[in-house]
Amino acid sequence: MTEIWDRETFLQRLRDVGKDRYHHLHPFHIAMNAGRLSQNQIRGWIANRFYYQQNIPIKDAAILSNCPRPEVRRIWIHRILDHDGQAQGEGGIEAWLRLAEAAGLSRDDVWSHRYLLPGVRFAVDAYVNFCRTQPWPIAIAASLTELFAPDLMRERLAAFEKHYTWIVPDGLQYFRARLMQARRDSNEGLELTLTYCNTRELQEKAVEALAFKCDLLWAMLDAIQLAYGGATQPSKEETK
Ligand SMILES: O=C(O)c1cc(C(=O)O)c2c(n1)C(=O)C(=O)c1cc(C(=O)O)[nH]c1-2
Repeated sequence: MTEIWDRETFLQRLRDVGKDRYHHLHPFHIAMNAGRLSQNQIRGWIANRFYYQQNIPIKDAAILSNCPRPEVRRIWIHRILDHDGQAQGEGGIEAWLRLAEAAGLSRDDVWSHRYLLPGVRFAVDAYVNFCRTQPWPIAIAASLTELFAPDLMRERLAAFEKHYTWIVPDGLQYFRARLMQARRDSNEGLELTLTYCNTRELQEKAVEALAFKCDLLWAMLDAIQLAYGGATQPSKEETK
């Protein structure tokens, strides 16, 4: 039988996945953070990413529905209300809608999926489907891209404040709130993964789940870039 990885080795295997596979390296994000995207390209990204935001609580509900352990569900359940809010006008989905409005889109532009690209739809649906059908510790491991998210979000927030000043600053609240939430969520997700992926087979599946998740985030940006462009050559300044 193949030996189980110790905690440190398992953690390192998970972290290694993000190094060259997380979407912080995607040319569309690099162009975004360098301030090279047009208003139309930023709007296309916001409208498409809404579909991801919309489906996050649905996949979290799928994880809960597959998990027989109250002590795990108790930890996981806040994620649904983080996105849906405790009341009308609160939560992450609402904050994303405000970002859309701050960037000149209407709520209906976003809710109607008018700009939703087939590739983005398929990638997001694949994530929900994965979380519905995989064992819950593996679906939890797929959320660990959030380990890598805070650095990217911090960079994105600074880039938006500096380069995309046409976006009303209040609209950036989603990213501010998410910085804290992503850190807490990834700590919780990591602890659950390290605890419940407790055979070598489950550990390897967890690493594969994280790679799958990186690929689907990457595929979303491929689709967005194909439709909107945005992979212009980096300036001399950036390649220095
Ligand atoms: O903007 C980003 O780059 C980014 C990345 C990720 C991620 O890495 O999965 C999430 C988010 N944002 C995010 O806002 C979010 O709510 C979220 C939930 C999850 C998840 O898998 O449960 N990932 C992410």
